[in-house]
Amino acid sequence: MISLQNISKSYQQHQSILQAVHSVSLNIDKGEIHGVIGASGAGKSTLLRLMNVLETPDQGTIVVNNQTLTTLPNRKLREARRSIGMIFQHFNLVSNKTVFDNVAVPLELTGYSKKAKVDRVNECLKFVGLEHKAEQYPAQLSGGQKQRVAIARALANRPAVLLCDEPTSALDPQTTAGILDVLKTVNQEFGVTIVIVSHEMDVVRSICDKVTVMDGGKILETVSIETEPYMIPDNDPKWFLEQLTEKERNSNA
Ligand SMILES: Nc1ncnc2c1ncn2[C@@H]1O[C@H](COP(=O)(O)OP(=O)(O)OP(=O)(O)O)[C@@H](O)[C@H]1O
Repeated sequence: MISLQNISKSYQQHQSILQAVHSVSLNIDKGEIHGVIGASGAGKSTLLRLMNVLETPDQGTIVVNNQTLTTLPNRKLREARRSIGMIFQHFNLVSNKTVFDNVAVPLELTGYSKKAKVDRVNECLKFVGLEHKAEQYPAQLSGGQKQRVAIARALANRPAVLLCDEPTSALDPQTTAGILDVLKTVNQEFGVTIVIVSHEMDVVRSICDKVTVMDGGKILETVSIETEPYMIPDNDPKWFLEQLTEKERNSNA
């Protein structure tokens, strides 16, 4: 479903070049919930933003949902991105639009009739349990409700993939659990492939099938959570990195 082949991304920082992602290859299967963890600055968010080419790679090939995004012309890339939803730590809702209008944003410039648009927005709001908030504004909602609206907006175009950048980092544990339930349902009910960048081990443990560990712009390892649940015993991503010997790091990098 998602295939990254030999992807690199660097940024100009002051006088030097910073290699944020370095020769990364990664395959994520259809229907998987895939976590990405690692220390701050490891390149997790950059990797996620490369998956929908919000960041253009310096080199390499990105294939999502059978489309090679790295070779598509701009118009085709915009179309392809409709099948890739994204949610963020700080929700990124439009503050002067109502909840209904926020969810309707991705449906603009698509072939939806007015009635089909209204139906689809209501359906998505119902799915996240917020149809009664349709006429409110983001400032009137709790953090968890804002993230539910962001999920509804991301689902509006029936995406095949949902990219989540620290989706619960701004939320308390109880609200986090509710959001993870919604994401699990999105995965199970609609078969959406989900990639979650998180520094919270509980998130990875409770929802992910596999987890990729990043360090210094490289992938250290990708492990299956099902088969090795004991590998992440506490709430500290550094723990995982410390378990790998220097030799293992080099051979995996
Ligand atoms: N737009 C940018 N311009 C310049 N440097 C950037 C840009 N985006 C990311 N970087 C740099 O690339 C490196 C990787 O950043 P990235 O945000 O991907 O890491 P991260 O693992 O997601 O970290 P965090 O957990 O702190 O969000 C960092 O050193 C960061 O400063």
